[in-house]
Amino acid sequence: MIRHLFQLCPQPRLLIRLSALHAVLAVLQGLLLALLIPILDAVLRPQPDFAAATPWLIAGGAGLVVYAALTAIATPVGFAASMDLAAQLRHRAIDHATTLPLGWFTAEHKTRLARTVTADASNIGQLAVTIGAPAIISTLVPATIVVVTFAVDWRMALLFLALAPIAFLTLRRAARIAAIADAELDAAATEIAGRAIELGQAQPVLRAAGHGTTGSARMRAALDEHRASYRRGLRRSLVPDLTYTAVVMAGFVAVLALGAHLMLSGELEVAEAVALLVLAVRFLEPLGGLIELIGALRAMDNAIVRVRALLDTPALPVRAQPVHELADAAIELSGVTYAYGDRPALSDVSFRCEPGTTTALVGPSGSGKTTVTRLIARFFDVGQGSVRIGGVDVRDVDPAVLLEDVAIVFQDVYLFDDTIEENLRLARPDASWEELEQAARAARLDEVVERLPDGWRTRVGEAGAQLSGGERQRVSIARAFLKRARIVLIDEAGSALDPENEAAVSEAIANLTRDRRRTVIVIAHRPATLAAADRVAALDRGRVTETGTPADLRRSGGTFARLYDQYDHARSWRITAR
Ligand SMILES: Nc1ncnc2c1ncn2[C@@H]1O[C@H](COP(=O)(O)OP(=O)(O)OP(=O)(O)O)[C@@H](O)[C@H]1O
Repeated sequence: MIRHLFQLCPQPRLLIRLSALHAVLAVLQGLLLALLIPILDAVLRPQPDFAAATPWLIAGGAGLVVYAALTAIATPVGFAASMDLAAQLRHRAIDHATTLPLGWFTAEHKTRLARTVTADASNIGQLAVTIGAPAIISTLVPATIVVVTFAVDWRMALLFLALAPIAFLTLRRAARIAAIADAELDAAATEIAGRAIELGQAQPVLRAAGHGTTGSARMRAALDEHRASYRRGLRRSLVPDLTYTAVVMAGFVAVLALGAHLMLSGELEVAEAVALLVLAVRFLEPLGGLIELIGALRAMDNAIVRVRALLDTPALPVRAQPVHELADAAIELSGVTYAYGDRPALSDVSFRCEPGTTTALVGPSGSGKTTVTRLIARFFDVGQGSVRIGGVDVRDVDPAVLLEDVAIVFQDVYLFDDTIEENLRLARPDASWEELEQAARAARLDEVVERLPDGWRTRVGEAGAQLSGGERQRVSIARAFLKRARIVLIDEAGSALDPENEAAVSEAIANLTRDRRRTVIVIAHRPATLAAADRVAALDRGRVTETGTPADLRRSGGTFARLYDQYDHARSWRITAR
């Protein structure tokens, strides 16, 4: 565990200094106790010899001063080490998370990441200090006392030595059970965190279903499981904990019995017997305390394992000499196959999109449209085949260059709770006002900004809640303009937009392709977008079934024609229903 802790910590300077300080303190404590032997020997005689005791008392006093000084130093070092360790772990976890494939960020992994960065990092930082220090003392003080005891009476020293492995074995069993209990408790706590996020996000659905105030059954089940794991842990650890305490107590009885025997048989002086008794107490007391530390030590060990699991997750592979410039924005998929685990999503998908064109992806739900866009943006890598941009396999492109050249307009656009200006500047922080306004005009965001009470300085609310879905999409398209991304991947809103937003978003998409260097792929749901596309790729169950111009495909009467009629029918139904 100690090795793992040091491996996790790239700069363990403070941790090493702290551990060394506590090791010195532990040995010093043992040596100070050893001074009792000559002092008691000089004082507990029929004729006390204070002169003989004086040098030892002076040495003891000096030792206590050093001990106090080192303890005073250890406190701020411990605090700094705890904060430093937690900060280093957070940075490592976050830095590593930014290198992971975007496909890794599932709801479960996001909750795990949040817990690693918050709970695990601070627990490791705190426990390494609050538990690490007593753990060092609880092992080094008894070890020093064993050495010292050999100087007084070898039989007592051997008894101490014999007790240590028995205590260690029973402690190990208690530790194993504590580790299992902690892992179960942490899994239950992570489940609660996940359910809490879900509960917040799913409030509209829950309320619509009449569960707004009572909360979800899944949350209650998670809370029940957490309580049950806690009880299970307590029940399981009862016997091993009691066994360990019994071993320590039995050790104490054995020490008393041996001390009494040696004294009664005249083999030990009273002073030596008293000194040994004090040493025995200081030998057994920290051992007894270990049982209380072990649960926390195992909790720290489990937290270390979780942080390591995150850090060991393979990053998106980057070539040693990646391509830094893409000749153009032509996109070509050749024989692309992809599966989520063992669930196939795409099989042998091939099509090409030329710069300056818009390609509409159509197909029934689950046909693989989103997966195609994810692979182009390299959220994850293809199983077989290749995705090429400007003739270069995306796996060979510098990820930063890819991020710069690709803009994604999601169906559900996430905006930060900040001004509309800052939300746009995210795409290019150093953009001038003129560029900002130009991007807004092209995305038809300018008319939204004009309507807002504080114009560009209007805050959009949490996740952009103060803007409608269509308005949020316009912000996202404006970001793509501002970023000067040559590839724009759009997941058009599937749900109904009001006519004004629908027309605005369609015009914004059309504006994107005015730049002949830009390639646009849109997962289309509206007949207007389908009709305006230069080309269409129709997907069904992960395969491309048709490609061609919208007019040709409508005439051919295949999947596209059927879907087009469905969308058109749904639209006219919506209009009539209004
Ligand atoms: N993260 C994921 N993990 C596992 N399976 C997934 C994941 N995302 C998509 N799938 C599965 O892959 C297949 C293709 O999904 P994809 O989202 O690409 O389809 P789609 O055509 O975009 O669907 P929709 O129009 O409903 O958004 C589906 O069977 C889907 O269930």
